[in-house]
Amino acid sequence: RSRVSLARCRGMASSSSPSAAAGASAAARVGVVQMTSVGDLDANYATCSRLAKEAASSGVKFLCFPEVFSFIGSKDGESIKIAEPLDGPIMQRYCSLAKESSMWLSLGGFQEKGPDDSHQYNTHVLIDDSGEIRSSYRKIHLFDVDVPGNMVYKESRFTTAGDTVVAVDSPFGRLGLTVCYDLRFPELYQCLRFKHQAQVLLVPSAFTKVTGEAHWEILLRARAIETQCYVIAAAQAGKHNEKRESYGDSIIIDPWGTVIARLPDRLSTGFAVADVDLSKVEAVRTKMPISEHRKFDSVWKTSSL
Ligand SMILES: O=C(O)CNC(=O)[C@H](CS)NC(=O)CCC(=O)C(=O)O
Repeated sequence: RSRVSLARCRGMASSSSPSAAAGASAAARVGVVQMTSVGDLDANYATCSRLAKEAASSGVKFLCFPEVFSFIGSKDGESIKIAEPLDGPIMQRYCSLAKESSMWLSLGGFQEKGPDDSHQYNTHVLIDDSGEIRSSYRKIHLFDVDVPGNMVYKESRFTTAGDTVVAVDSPFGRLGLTVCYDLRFPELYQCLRFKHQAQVLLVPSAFTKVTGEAHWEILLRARAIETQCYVIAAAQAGKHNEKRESYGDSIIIDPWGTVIARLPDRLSTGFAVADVDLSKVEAVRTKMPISEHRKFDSVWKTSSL
């Protein structure tokens, strides 16, 4: 299902072999979830748990959930009340789920207890297959946006932004952790690729219907192409409550920019799978060595106003 055709690159003037780079592991099966979270921690956990078990039995080793997987409030400030530290009972349950299903989990957009009682962090948590939290990333770019169609979001009202870029090694390559609106800031992804050597970019999201229809796929494919990384983007989909609806289309993209798995917007709950093969990352990068062609730093410094 997910074999990218190297023949596509072969037409280009280059002599080096596209075969696997030294050390790259065999392909690993990954899954991307789509779901419609609601304002009920137990109901969302039940959905996540069911999907994790199904995915595990179809050979998935790494399952990626969307932003606000565990809870989505219907009223302002509701999520502040359920926010917890990463060692609290909500995350503990998901750690157990990872261990029971022997799978790594990417849990994007957890309401982590913030620096004071009126703020949370929007945190992407990575759990390994023994149930240990390996890494966490606090969303840097907050969604303070007036969406066409009269929806006004002000994420910064209850959320404190993170300030640290996070990449972490895993059996599925070096993962770059991001969340949702971060997707619109390519400099974060450039930093993940060229400074932190990411090979797989994770973008758990709850995009709005309007902005998702207009921008979602093209932004994700652009990030994959310009970083030569796999991109795994789990999406919330459908109506969460009377006021809020998300744009589905959970997607996995290979480092050539080809969509290798996806779930349509109309499908509210499920997962799609693909094989992440790190030798493909190396093959694309060898054929088109953009890391050697970058001139940004010097051009930026010398450019005049
Ligand atoms: O507030 C919550 O419940 C969780 N956070 C979110 O859903 C966030 C902030 S409101 N949503 C986005 O970043 C959408 C971005 C988007 O749609 C775009 O960039 O177009």
